Amino acid sequence: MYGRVLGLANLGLMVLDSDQRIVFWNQWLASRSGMAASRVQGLLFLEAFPELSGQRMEQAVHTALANNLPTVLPQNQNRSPFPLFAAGTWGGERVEQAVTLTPFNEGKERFCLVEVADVSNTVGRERLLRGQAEALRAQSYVDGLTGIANRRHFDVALDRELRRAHRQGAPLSLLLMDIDSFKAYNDHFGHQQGDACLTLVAEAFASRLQRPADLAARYGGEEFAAVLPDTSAEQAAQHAEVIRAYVESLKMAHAPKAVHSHVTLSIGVASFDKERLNDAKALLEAADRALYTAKREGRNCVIVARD
Ligand SMILES: Nc1nc2c(ncn2[C@@H]2O[C@H](COP(=O)(O)OP(=O)(O)OP(=O)(O)O)[C@@H](O)[C@H]2O)c(=O)[nH]1
Repeated sequence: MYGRVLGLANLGLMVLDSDQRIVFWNQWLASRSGMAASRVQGLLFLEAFPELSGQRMEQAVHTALANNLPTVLPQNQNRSPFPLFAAGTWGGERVEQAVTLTPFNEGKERFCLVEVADVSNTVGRERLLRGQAEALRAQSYVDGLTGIANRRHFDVALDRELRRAHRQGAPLSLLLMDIDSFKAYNDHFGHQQGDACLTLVAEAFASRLQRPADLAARYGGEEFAAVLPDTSAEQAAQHAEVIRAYVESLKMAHAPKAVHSHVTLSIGVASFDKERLNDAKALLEAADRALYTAKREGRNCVIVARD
């Protein structure tokens, strides 16, 4: 009866004796390896599986038998250690395997039970889910850390508003802002608190933009950006000043090595003009140059790009 049950088990079962000879091999293993029990019984483990010589599996078998230590082999190191294939095929891809080794004593002799489970379905599902999650993230318009719009969303909004500005001749401005001395912040408080600081600044700056068409985005790293439709350079400079002053007023402690004792922003402003700053690249470059000037002039200030 036990023999029948072991033959019906939906799991590979192999028993090795203390010399590492195969003394039991169930039907599940036979049908997935193409090797009947009569062919492998009596063989040394490494005679049956020479490719496992020097591998983690060989070491685990040795440890189980010599030290009586059970082992669960981590899936990430060797997903398919045994040449096992979908039942009856004996070709194509090996099945993904989870392997457990359990030593046991029978009389004076030590044995090791090797259990092999086919986890191909679980691994396949995991891969599918991971792929779907990655695809969703790539399609997403939200920055994972701060919760405001991401760069992709910003690019789409800027492109849409630029086309509108061309069509209607409406003003359009762009803000690029960067947290001052943020490297010093990370170095002093650690990356995790750096992330928390980025989130606070993002919330603070997004909360100052009130029109539904305004878009606050994380442009990358510690840089933020905003698209302000129907907004002239003068109005944009005022908005930028409100944002700058608001972040300063939060009085978030900065690192001792930072230029200012509290967390501050430098902001570059650029505005659409039909002749010169009439595409995304030119506008972004102008805002970036203005931001660079703001950094050079001592940080915690707003600079508007001029001709
Ligand atoms: N915590 C955290 N830090 C980031 C992230 N992205 C970028 N940074 C850090 O932001 C810092 C930016 O440093 P720099 O570009 O050298 O400039 P800075 O120290 O801010 O100096 P200035 O811009 O000249 O005032 C780097 O240390 C980056 O590692 C992020 O997502 N989280």
